[in-house]
Amino acid sequence: MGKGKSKVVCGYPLSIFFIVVNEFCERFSYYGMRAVLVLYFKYFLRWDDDLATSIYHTFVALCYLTPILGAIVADSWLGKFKTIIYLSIVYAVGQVAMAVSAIHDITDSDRDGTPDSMTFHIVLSMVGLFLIALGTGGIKPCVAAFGGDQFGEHQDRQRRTFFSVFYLCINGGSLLSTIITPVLRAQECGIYSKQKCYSLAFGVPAALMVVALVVFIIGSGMYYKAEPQGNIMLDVCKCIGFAIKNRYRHRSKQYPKRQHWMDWAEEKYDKLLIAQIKMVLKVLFLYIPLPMFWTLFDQKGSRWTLQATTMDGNFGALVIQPDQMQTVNPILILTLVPIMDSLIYPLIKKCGLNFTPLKRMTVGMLLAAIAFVCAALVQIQIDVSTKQLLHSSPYILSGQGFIYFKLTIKGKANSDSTTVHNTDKATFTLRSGSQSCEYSTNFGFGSSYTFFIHSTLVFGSNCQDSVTAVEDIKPNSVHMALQIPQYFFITAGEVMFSVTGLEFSYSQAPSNMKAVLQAGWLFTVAIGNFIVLIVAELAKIPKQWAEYVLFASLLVAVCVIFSIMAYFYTYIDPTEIEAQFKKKINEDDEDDKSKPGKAEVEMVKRDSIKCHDEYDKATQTKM
Ligand SMILES: CC(C)[C@H](NC(=O)[C@H](C)N)C(=O)O
Repeated sequence: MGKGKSKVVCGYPLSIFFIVVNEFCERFSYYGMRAVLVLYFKYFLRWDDDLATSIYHTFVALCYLTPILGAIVADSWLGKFKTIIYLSIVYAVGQVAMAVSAIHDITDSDRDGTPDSMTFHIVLSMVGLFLIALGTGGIKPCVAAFGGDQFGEHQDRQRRTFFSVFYLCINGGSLLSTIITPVLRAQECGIYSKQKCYSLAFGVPAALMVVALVVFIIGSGMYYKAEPQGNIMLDVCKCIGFAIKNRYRHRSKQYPKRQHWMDWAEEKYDKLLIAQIKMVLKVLFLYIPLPMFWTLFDQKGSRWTLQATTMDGNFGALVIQPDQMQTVNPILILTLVPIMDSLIYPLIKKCGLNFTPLKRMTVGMLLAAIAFVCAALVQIQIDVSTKQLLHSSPYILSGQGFIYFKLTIKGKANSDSTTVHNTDKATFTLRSGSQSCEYSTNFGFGSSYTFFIHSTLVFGSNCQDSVTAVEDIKPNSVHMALQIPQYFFITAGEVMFSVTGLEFSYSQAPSNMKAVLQAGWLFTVAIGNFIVLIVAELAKIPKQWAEYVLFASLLVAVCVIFSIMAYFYTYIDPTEIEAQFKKKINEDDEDDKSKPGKAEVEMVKRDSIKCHDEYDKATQTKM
């Protein structure tokens, strides 16, 4: 049985249907907006690449810092349900602000197609992004934990499946939106003049966020809504502070040692709270090496995409743009999660191996390191095949009776007058006054040519013989399909690391700090992103393949440390520990009433021993 008033369908509370649909729509909204954000900065707000990239990464990092705020509000004040509702409204307003900020007609009073007051658009979009970061980050730890709350104590298996389905929804939303919003952006729209339709590309994610909110509200009557339990974060901080102070005051040898430094808070704080803090600290300690995984993982959107720009994206009927390669990740997630859950994990179990969550996460890290080794191998191949500059055509041929123009064949989505975006035959028209002729040729992906037009050119219907094409940069010969192995390994790593970590964070958290631990988990993503920024700035390694190898080695080193930490970790059942503590405290209360006047110091000692026993009994399984 689930915990809410919800009907149970196939062993699952019906209420979780609304939660996973909400997550799907919300992730569609988030990833859809994010997919076109850099292009919006660059082409609409007219920012340069560096500014666009910095603001983009700052926004992403902020999205993973705000979960802490959302978790505090949920766990200590509003509860998860209300926090999700209120912050979703903030989120939807932010998305609408983004869509409005992208309507060029609003400030285009001279109707020339460009906004007249860029300040208006910049301010509105920055306000929009701030609200989105607050909303998406704020609700993120609450939605996952709220979903977990819907399951009863004996529904561990169903809860695990829920977290897998939840992850599928994240990736389903991400996949669809990253395909759809770039298409919407490429449309032309406007009232007075037609421009690239960023407002539509932001408008659809805004609509999806409204749908997410409505779906969540519809499920309202069915949810189990755990009550917030006071300002838990403040209590936690005060309790830790008191334990440290008390330990310091009693540092002399005449005072007997206590089992755990947090036990020094026993004189003042509830033993249940102390036990809960111990549980959280144990998990948070384990999180310390985790950001390194995200450092590698999040380079899909930066380094790997840049790598793809130097590769051949011609898949026959389909020409793939470098940024579109990122959709391989959610596609693989949608395939791998069910395979892992229904085939690989049960098979490992059948072989008698205890593939615990922390072991899975360790393997996930190793897979990510392998992905970077693959990326390095691909990079070496690119470097070998590269594009030596054959010659500098203008230098060699200048002054010999030619005029020339340069043409670069790019794999990027931007456009200038001499850039061709595919590898098809292109036809140019050469004009002089009313006379013209046509020249056609085939191009390779990523190549660069200089065309020399003979000064003896005679205009006619065809000027094929009067133009000489010289290949300055060879076409990309390493195919983008070679990136698939690295995407495969990083995604398999993600399934083992991230899906497992999400569930682990929930299952090991005390009941009143579930959202706080989810936020702690997401905080590792934010730190991972900051490491990317720092390393990109500091370690200016000239060879890209060497940088990939460096990251892979760092992750392997971190992985070894993590596996040692994980070996000493003992799994707990927070519900059981809490129940035992509550029972013991009740018994002691009864005891106190019947034996008044007992020395307080003795009681503290006795309680402490009992509570340690309970805690030890409940924490037995190792890595
Ligand atoms: C940040 C998380 C790992 C997660 N992202 C993904 O699942 C990507 C799309 N594969 C998310 O919660 O957005």
